[in-house]
Amino acid sequence: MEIHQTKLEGVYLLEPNVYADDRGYFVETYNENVFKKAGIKEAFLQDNQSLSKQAGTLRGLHYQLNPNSQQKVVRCVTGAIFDVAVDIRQESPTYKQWVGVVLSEHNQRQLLVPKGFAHGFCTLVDDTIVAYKVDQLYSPQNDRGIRWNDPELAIEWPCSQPILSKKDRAHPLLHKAENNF
Ligand SMILES: Cc1cn([C@H]2C[C@H](O)[C@@H](COP(=O)(O)OP(=O)(O)O[C@H]3O[C@@H](C)C(=O)[C@@H](O)[C@H]3O)O2)c(=O)[nH]c1=O
Repeated sequence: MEIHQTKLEGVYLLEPNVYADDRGYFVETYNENVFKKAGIKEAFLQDNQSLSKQAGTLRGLHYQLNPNSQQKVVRCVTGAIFDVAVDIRQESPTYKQWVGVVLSEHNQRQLLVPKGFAHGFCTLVDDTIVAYKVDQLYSPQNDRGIRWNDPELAIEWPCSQPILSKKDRAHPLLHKAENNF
């Protein structure tokens, strides 16, 4: 697995070795030693998976407050997503900047989203399954969101009228969001 720094410090693009043969493929999706060598030392406590039936489904932008702030490693099992990490730490030199990458069943790439970043994705094909590891447990009382199309962030989503949950339609803009993480 190769681990590349993106333009935002702490956000990594992971490129696993994919061993393809006549049967299909084999890939290590997580290896503790490789992560530790890259400086990612936190233990992952929870694995999540979601299915989005329609292309153009957008989930985000999500984060959790302390003490449940989460680092996430996101990958696409089936289908494809445009995956986004946004720096929402007010004291950061890259505050409000975002990184967007395509993660797909074909490229097997993963995105590491550190604490202090909001995360979201838009599905690019029908029946997309996303799986991700998190290093803190889900905490409904600390679960927060930011509006996906906040003009201050100007994220270039590949979908203009996405399918959203009721919750995701109601998130505040960044300047009104809580930022204890
Ligand atoms: C995130 C989460 C949700 N749930 C429950 C709460 C709710 O009833 C149901 C659906 O939750 P949501 O609508 O928040 O699911 P979803 O919109 O898929 O939320 C996810 O979006 C992506 C972008 C992330 O980054 C994730 O961390 C997570 O926030 O699942 C858990 O039980 N555990 C969890 O860890």
